[in-house]
Amino acid sequence: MSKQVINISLDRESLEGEIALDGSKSISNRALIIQALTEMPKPIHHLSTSNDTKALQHILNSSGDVFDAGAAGTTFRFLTAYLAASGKSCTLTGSERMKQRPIGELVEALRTLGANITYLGEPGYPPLRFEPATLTKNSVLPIASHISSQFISALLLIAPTLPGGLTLQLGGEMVSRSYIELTLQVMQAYGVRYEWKDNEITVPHQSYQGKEFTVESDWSAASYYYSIAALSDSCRLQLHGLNEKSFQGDAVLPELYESFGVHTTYTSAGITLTKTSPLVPASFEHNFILCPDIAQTIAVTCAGLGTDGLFSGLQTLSIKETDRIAALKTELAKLNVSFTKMPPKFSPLTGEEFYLVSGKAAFPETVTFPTYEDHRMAMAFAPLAVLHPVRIEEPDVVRKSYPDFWLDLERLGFSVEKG
Ligand SMILES: O=C(O)C1=C[C@@H](OP(=O)(O)O)[C@@H](O)[C@H](O)C1
Ligand SMILES: C=C(OP(=O)(O)O)C(=O)O
Repeated sequence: MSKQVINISLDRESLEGEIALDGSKSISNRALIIQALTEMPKPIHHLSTSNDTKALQHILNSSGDVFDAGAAGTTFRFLTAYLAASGKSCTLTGSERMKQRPIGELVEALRTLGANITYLGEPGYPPLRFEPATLTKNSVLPIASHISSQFISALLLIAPTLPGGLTLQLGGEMVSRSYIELTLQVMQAYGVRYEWKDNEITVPHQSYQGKEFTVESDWSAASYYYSIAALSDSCRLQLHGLNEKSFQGDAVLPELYESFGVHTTYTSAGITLTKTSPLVPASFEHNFILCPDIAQTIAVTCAGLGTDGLFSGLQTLSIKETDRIAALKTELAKLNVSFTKMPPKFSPLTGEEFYLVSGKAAFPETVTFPTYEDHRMAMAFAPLAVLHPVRIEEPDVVRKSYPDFWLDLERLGFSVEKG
């Protein structure tokens, strides 16, 4: 079957417009699990329309015994804990890529609590089979925190429902801590108490309170507009539904893009991004350990502008929807931009692994970016259309987190055509 491709271009100098962003997929998925664990569930407003959230909603509402989470990591990981605690007999599977994404630490932790889970394929990886069991064996649980924070979030979400509550002892160098904090904030919004001291998080046994809940817009989705703004000479973009006090780790974007000349103001409706004149910083440096999902966006911004980008904290990128390190390296090379792991002696901070984005995008007349079944590859490379027309393969991949992405680009004046 031939690949779907779209051509994206822009024929104006200055960009202006308004985007009503979808609800955060991370917050939506937390709220849905909590809603399913609540005795008197109440509505969730501004729920994400992403495939990942729809998959979770569908599985939570279905009565079958084989569930497919597709490519959705949070959906798969959160359901692993939820189903283990549900006492059901069922199978949870996912996409071919999901079968390569680790789940072993979470399964081991749930087994320690008493869960009956078996691997149907390779040990440590999906698919999983669940048999009825009660999770009453332990209430203190060591869990590795250096692979995915989603394991910890999954356990925290079911923690209040366990008879003895749960104390998690986090081991190893923690990744994506902001997402653990996000989980606890959403739990707190549903009336749950917790304590986080040093490396121990304790959640006593208690009930989630049925409450109406409104999901904040998705800061990760906002990143693509920051990149568009940074790549344009001047622009004014309004993004709805984002708050100054956000618990999403990607809400660090205003600070990061200030150095690219993109200024953020907060309004009652959300945020306004303005850029008034061209600016190319010589270099940009950031550790992405708290905000891994915006690393691709900013790598492409740096490439488009010719800013040297020094990126650390990327250790989780290779186990996401694709190996994002390899995909970035291959696709940036088409623009004559290198994305290189630096030798340790280069690292200004001891022991940190750095990648360097180096070079200014040189566009061949036609350039096509494959998307590696990764929504963020499609959305991170699309903003380059501010500089030069680009072709994106398999554009529907954006449905994973942001189904209206191409429509929203058209709303801003981009031409998005099948080609
Ligand atoms: O809990 C969440 O909602 C997420 C946690 C992060 O994953 P890791 O903890 O695996 O880095 C992030 O990359 C993912 O997109 C969403
Ligand atoms: C990594 C991501 O999602 P997940 O792990 O939930 O598949 C993402 O949305 O970038």
